[in-house]
Amino acid sequence: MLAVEGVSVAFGGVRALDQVSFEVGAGLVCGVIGPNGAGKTTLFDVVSGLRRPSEGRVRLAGRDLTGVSPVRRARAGLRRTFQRTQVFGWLTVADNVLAALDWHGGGGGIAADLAGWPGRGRRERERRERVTEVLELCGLTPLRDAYAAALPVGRRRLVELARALADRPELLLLDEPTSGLDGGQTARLGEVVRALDTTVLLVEHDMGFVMDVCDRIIVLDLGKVIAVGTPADIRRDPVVRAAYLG
Ligand SMILES: Nc1ncnc2c1ncn2[C@@H]1O[C@H](COP(=O)(O)OP(=O)(O)OP(=O)(O)O)[C@@H](O)[C@H]1O
Repeated sequence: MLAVEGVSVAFGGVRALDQVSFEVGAGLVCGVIGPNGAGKTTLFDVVSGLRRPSEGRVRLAGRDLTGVSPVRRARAGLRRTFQRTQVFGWLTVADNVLAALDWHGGGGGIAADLAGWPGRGRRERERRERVTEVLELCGLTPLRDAYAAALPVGRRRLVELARALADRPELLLLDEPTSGLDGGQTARLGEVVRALDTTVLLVEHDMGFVMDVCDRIIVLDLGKVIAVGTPADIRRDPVVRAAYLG
């Protein structure tokens, strides 16, 4: 599904990423961890297209995305959430998700509206059904008519997740999804992420969350991959312990 192949990024003399390679299989949740300055954010920026690597390639479902802009990556099925939640506070939860879907447009523009173009009603119904489905998936059904601005940060994070999932992305990138959340909110988010069948790559400092939610973990240190494995593998890896404990 996602393949990162020999990716390097240098900032002056600092090699933020040094020949980083790994793959994430379809439907798996993969966490990227590592000490401060390990290169996690840089890796995320390379995968989402905000930064072009000096060497190496990024492929999604076999397609080479290395030189492709973030917008065109989004069209190829890649979605990213940010540390600061990005939801429309003045819209309801349901309308937030609907707005994420509306990007496809109803087709035909104003002329089609006037002519009542066949198929338009059906597509509108399908969109609303998808909203209901995604809200259910994210545990937001009881809040569908609430204004997003009125929600606590944990719920807003779920609304953002719902927006990112609306179009059935191929790959979802979650940047520090638990930042600002309390224990209960983190646990709820973990349940939702675990239940997804979407391929997920996440960067996260909360080790408990990573161990709980991820199928695979990649450990970076000083721009290099020092370990890849299941949470159990990573927990007992002596190299990882050494990197974290100094
Ligand atoms: N724009 C930049 N210009 C110069 N150096 C940078 C830049 N961005 C990152 N770096 C350096 O690259 C290295 C990797 O940084 P990066 O932010 O990717 O690490 P990180 O693992 O995300 O760290 P943290 O956990 O602190 O967010 C660090 O040494 C950092 O100082």
